Amino acid sequence: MTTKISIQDVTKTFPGKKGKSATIKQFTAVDNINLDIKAGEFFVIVGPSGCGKSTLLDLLAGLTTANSGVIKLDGNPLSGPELDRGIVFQQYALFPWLTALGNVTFGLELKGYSKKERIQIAREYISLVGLDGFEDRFPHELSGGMKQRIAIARSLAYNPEVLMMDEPFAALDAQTRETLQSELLGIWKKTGKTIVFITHGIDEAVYLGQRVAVMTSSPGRIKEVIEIPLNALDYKQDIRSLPEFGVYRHKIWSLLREEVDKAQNNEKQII
Ligand SMILES: Nc1ncnc2c1ncn2[C@@H]1O[C@H](COP(=O)(O)OP(=O)(O)OP(=O)(O)O)[C@@H](O)[C@H]1O
Repeated sequence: MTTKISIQDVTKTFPGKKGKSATIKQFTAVDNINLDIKAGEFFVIVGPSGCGKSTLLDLLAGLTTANSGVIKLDGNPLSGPELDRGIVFQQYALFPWLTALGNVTFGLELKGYSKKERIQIAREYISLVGLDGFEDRFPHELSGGMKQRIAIARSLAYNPEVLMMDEPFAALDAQTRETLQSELLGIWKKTGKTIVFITHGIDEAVYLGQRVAVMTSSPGRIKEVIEIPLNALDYKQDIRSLPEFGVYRHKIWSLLREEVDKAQNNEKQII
């Protein structure tokens, strides 16, 4: 498989703040990250709260720039946000005044499609996320899971090279989350997109990822990348009940546990 995204020696710092009693020094959010994500791969990033997962995704999206290092997409250094990278956030970020169809067609204009083409593409992706017949509903008429499906359809409609997802199912109830996880695997298999998915959920990481990168507590570094062969199985199967699922789950849990403990100890020292 060819490399789709190459992250080389990437560090991101934020400027210090002046507090009441002291000046807080420059803060390193992610530190010397090196990762190669393959074309068509489902790549998951997990890490303790505040370790820099979203910062890393913002860097990939071009929403912020690294202080050092380089990120390449198909061999070309990133220069900012572009339609070659779609992003889905935890909050649905749909326009409340537009219908589901309007939300998905919005922006396709930038790609130079005619109105007829925009509607045709939007219908295709609304169907892909299983919402045929809901095209004319407004966001307030859709459930949380449906809104997130529309957000996924909107990102995919641009036909991005990479779909980036920042805890997209975190706000959903457990049942809807599991349904959407399995549907996302189906969509990934159908479209062959490269997906970079951020989560706090260990089960979600094991279920979805072909590889799972575990980050250290702040400053975020890549602690280990684990290959998970489970998502090659039929996604309609009950993968979570397989003994191997428990083995990978435990491995990631153990790696994360150490980092959460470290983060809590650091917090105690600051207090
Ligand atoms: N714009 C910013 N200015 C200053 N510090 C920031 C900024 N953005 C993020 N940070 C800090 O960088 C660190 C990493 O934040 P980030 O949101 O990337 O972590 P995270 O792993 O996604 O956290 P969570 O899992 O809680 O969402 C945090 O300590 C955060 O406070």
